[in-house]
Amino acid sequence: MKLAKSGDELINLQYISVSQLQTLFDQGKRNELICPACLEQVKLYLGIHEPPYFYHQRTTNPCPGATVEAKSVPKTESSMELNGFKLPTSRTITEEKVEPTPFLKARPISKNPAFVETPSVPSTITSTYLNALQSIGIQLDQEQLLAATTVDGPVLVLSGAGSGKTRVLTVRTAYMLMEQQIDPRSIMLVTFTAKSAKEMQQRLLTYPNMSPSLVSQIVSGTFHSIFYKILLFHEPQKWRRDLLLKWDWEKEKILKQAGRELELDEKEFAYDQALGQIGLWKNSLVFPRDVRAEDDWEKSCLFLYEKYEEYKAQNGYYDFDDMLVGCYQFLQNHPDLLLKYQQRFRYFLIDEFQDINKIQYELIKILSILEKNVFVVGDDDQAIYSFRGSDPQYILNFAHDFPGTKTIKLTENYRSSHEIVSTANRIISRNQKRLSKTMHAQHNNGAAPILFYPYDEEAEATMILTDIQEKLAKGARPSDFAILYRTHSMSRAIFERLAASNIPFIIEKDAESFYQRRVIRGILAFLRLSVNPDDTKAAGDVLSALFLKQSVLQELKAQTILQDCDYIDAFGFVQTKHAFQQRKLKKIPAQIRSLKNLSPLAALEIIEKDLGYQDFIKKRGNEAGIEKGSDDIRDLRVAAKRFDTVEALLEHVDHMTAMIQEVKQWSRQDIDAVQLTTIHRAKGLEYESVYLLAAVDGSLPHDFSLEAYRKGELAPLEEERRLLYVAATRAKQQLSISVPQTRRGKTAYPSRFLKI
Ligand SMILES: Nc1ncnc2c1ncn2[C@@H]1O[C@H](COP(=O)(O)OP(=O)(O)OP(=O)(O)O)[C@@H](O)[C@H]1O
Repeated sequence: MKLAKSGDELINLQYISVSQLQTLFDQGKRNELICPACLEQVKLYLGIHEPPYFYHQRTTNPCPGATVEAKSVPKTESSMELNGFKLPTSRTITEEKVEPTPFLKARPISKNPAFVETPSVPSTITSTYLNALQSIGIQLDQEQLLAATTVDGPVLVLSGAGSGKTRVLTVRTAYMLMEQQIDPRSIMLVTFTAKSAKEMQQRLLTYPNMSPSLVSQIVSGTFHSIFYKILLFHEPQKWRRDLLLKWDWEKEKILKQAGRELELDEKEFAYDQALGQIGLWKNSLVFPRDVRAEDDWEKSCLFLYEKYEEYKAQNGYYDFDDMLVGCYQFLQNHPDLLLKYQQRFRYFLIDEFQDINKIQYELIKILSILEKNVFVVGDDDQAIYSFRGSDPQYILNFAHDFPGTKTIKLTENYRSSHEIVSTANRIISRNQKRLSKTMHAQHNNGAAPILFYPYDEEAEATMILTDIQEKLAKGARPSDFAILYRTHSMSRAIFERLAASNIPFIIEKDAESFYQRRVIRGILAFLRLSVNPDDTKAAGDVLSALFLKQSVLQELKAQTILQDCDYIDAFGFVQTKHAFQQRKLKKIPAQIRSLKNLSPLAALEIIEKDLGYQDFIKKRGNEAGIEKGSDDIRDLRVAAKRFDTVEALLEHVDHMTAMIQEVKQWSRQDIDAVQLTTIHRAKGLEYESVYLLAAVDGSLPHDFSLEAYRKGELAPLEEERRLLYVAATRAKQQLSISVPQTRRGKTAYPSRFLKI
């Protein structure tokens, strides 16, 4: 049904602009829409696979109005008869001056080559143990078998997504132990996360005749855990656990202390980004003396790096990065011990090799020098951690650095349907720097990936939620679904939609609430102060945005007592040496006070323009991270659109901030839940159905990579394409890619990666 009434207005979806759908959807949820024929409440359907329509909640006695053809209702008439129903059409909300933007139907990705069935060739296995594995359902194809049984010498396994590298690693380990009787203590098995090391051990224990004592003797874990154990064994005092700087806040505290010497403002300088930069240098074995700082930002980071290292050395502290660098230096300084380890570790098995960084590579190189039995598995198309110092060059150059390397390609994809695999192949084939391989799907049970076109982030979230609800009703489980995004802040709308539903969902443990982001907290502080003029915290939080020092808070407090006024009026009494600032301060009370009576959007505009928040964001200058403050504010405007009052918005913000803590608790439990995650964190995982948010230029590829591309740098853009490839290949059966028509309030353009 295309017709509904909202108050006196007749709404005809035929003429409605796509931008109004979310508002109508919300009105339907608030029971504000009625059927013009039977006057019962109706709601708006806003999903992926069908264009929007109104529907009655009741299922019996269908309303005859549902059959009224929307086309037959003209745009402007005061009243008309249809099928015996009198429809008041006094005014439709479709009377727009400009032509309404129509709803775009979802479409499947077309032109994938037809599926050619090539059943994986059953391998001729001569190993008794592998035969036993096969008999319990753990088959290997020819290439997997070769990878599992080529034990000596350097081996590079280039494995496409979903091609069974985890299976190969575990079977190979079992083969080495059981068939070749290799001493487990001589095997080092390195995984990307502690979780995958554990999973591999558990999987091994399900294999025939595998004893826990044998498995536990393998040296397995992440690079950090393995090399930390070595340090702890030789220098237990120096590497005591209580000396580890575990948390970012601890490290940032040290940086902030050092930053005072440079007069870096605590609230303005991006210390978290500086910490990332220091880690990047360290993992690339670039010490302070090696840094050639190129701009002010790098100069500040270098200064902090020196001070940070000094502080740790003086106080005996160390951080995670020191574990690897420390172990490398320790082994270099103790050639006798290095030789012992070289003699002990005779076999190296390294997973996710595409994401290895310099220090990790060097450690493996020095330890494997005697026998070079180094088995690495990776997919250069899934290298997505360059911001942590990982470099796909190591996988690209492996055969060169380890002469005699046998290269094995695993290209059969056992995870995803043919349409998904073909789409992913077509996407990644556009990358120039890659070792060529084309995946081939083993099955064809799944539809073509879908592109759908919501108006904005809000409608995107609604459409996904509707789709999940439909599939759950048909028997799917919450854990069948993952919603993937480029950066955390993009998850705001879908988080809010899921939080308001009864669908269980989980989010990564380090996800922060969108409203807790520095820039957002700063702008919301103005709104909070407006609503509660006695809010000391809010008064303190607006100071830096007004270019006032934190010490002004004391003066404000004093003025509230002396003048018997609230914090808002106290701004008018603050004395500064600059006439222009004094004039500005005099205007502040009226401006802040006005905010609470405005719509949230109008209030935000006053804060940005009249109260100078826009200037503040710009002057904050080095927005070294990939997310910019100005983008956060555009995101906030999209969120604020749904609220009529500032108070309602703040109430929502507080609710959502509390909610994220609660959801993080759920995430610790093993529950059947929809997964919200960044693409980075989804690596190695698989789901029946995957939704990818905002496949538009600026988001994926991210703006920073487009900027780099304009300056002639291709690598960041290619890494973004790999992210899309990783996202697409997480899906087993269904892949739904959202291409919103607007993003952050501006027209958005489909991701250039989708032009395949
Ligand atoms: N020879 C095989 N026959 C049948 N199924 C297989 C075979 N090899 C692997 N699989 C299945 O294929 C799926 C993907 O395997 P796995 O997770 O090991 O892939 P992967 O290469 O680690 O993927 P990615 O790199 O994309 O994370 C798993 O469900 C696994 O059980």
